[in-house]
Amino acid sequence: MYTFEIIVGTTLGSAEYVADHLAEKLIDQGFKVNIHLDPNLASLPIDHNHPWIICTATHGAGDYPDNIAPLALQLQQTTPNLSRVKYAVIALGSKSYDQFCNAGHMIDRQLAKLNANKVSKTLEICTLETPIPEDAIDDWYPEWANNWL
Ligand SMILES: Cc1cc2nc3c(=O)[nH]c(=O)nc-3n(C[C@H](O)[C@H](O)[C@H](O)COP(=O)(O)O)c2cc1C
Repeated sequence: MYTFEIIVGTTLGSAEYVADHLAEKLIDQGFKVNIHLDPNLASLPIDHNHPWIICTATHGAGDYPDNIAPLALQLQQTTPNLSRVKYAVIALGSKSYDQFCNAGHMIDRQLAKLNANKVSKTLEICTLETPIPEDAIDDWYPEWANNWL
């Protein structure tokens, strides 16, 4: 049975609400969940049974939120072998910006480069189109869970 490691990148809180909403659904299905609001490589298991779900907003001009930037830097500097890690990406952003959901796409590329295994297509949530981003999780979760869990 999986224990999910949900890694949150947020400045204003929306990505945390999305992570909490997803965690409730996973827990309802009997999984364990750890939510990382201050994500750090040392506290993230590198293990088949601990899939990582990166749930991150984009800030600045296509940048990482401050709380997840240190993890991205650690990954870049220490280049761990993540071949035992399964992961999914949930990217929040707004299509009013040029670099839509760029932080989610950057971490996705970084994890793939470190041999982590992506289990599903990135879910992009545009907060202009979906003002309550948790609603996007309600739409996405059943098929995602059905295909993968
Ligand atoms: C100052 C600022 C810069 C932003 N820059 C981007 C961006 O470059 N690309 C993007 O897709 N969204 C951008 N956004 C939109 C946020 O990613 C979006 O509102 C997200 O839901 C915020 O999530 P959070 O509440 O978890 O921080 C920006 C928002 C703000 C306030």
